[in-house]
Amino acid sequence: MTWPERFEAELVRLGVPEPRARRLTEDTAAQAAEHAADPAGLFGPAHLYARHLVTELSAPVGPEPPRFATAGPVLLRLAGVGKRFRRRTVLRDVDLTVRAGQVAAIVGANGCGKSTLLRICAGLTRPDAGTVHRTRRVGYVPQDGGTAGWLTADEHFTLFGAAAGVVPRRARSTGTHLAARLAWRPDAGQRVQQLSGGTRQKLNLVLGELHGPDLLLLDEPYQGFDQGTYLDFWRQVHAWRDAGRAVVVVTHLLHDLGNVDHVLDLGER
Ligand SMILES: Nc1ncnc2c1ncn2[C@@H]1O[C@H](COP(=O)(O)OP(=O)(O)OP(=O)(O)O)[C@@H](O)[C@H]1O
Repeated sequence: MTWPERFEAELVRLGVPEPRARRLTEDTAAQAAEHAADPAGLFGPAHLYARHLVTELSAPVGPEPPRFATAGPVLLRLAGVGKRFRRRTVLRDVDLTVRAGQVAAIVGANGCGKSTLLRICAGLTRPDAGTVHRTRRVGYVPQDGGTAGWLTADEHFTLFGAAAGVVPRRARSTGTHLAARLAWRPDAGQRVQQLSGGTRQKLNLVLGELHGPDLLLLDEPYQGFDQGTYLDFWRQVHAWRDAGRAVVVVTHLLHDLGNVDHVLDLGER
């Protein structure tokens, strides 16, 4: 059996539907060809890489991936959170609990403190009151991104992967697969400053997920997305949820709210 045949057979054995397993195998072969490497050298043993992909990409393990019937463990809990900037109180007595397998939206008027609250969730801003408990593996996607214009997407995968202890080849292959889920195929020679705003936003999303976090914190993550990518984005959020992850999305789009389990409305400014 060749490496691609073993890889595809293992994906199918793990429950990935055959057409999807075939597409993943073709994608993987194309990546190996792009790197002028044989797949075994680039990805390691076929069965292990197939298992890694199924886990990392939350690939469906059956035709109907199960929704978490009952809520899983708490991955984020805020109690009585408050925040002031100088004399101005931005957040007062905010409670939020998000469990594995749930999606929460944070909504409210411009300037009411949505991004501040998400930064508190991520541990980047310290609250003045209340408590925050979060799982250790957190992926945070800021509104304005955290990318460097002079680096390529692949270099970002390597850099962010290294920060999370992922070896470069694995980081690049995971990044490429996650990008494909948003219908994006990164161009090896293209710097981030040459990408469109929507594509840069796809990169931000991929970087937030690269290390396989349990909790994803997304600050208006779809800016610049066209309609198709916007739908791909929500499909991806639901795949994370169905794989038992928790997602918190800051949004101002009311029609997003049909896609979520909880809405935290911070109200007027
Ligand atoms: N580091 C900071 N220092 C001082 N004020 C700040 C700081 N960060 C945010 N603010 C203020 O806190 C308020 C809330 O800001 P935040 O960005 O959290 O609001 P938001 O609800 O996300 O807004 P938008 O919908 O416009 O994105 C704003 O008035 C903002 O100017």
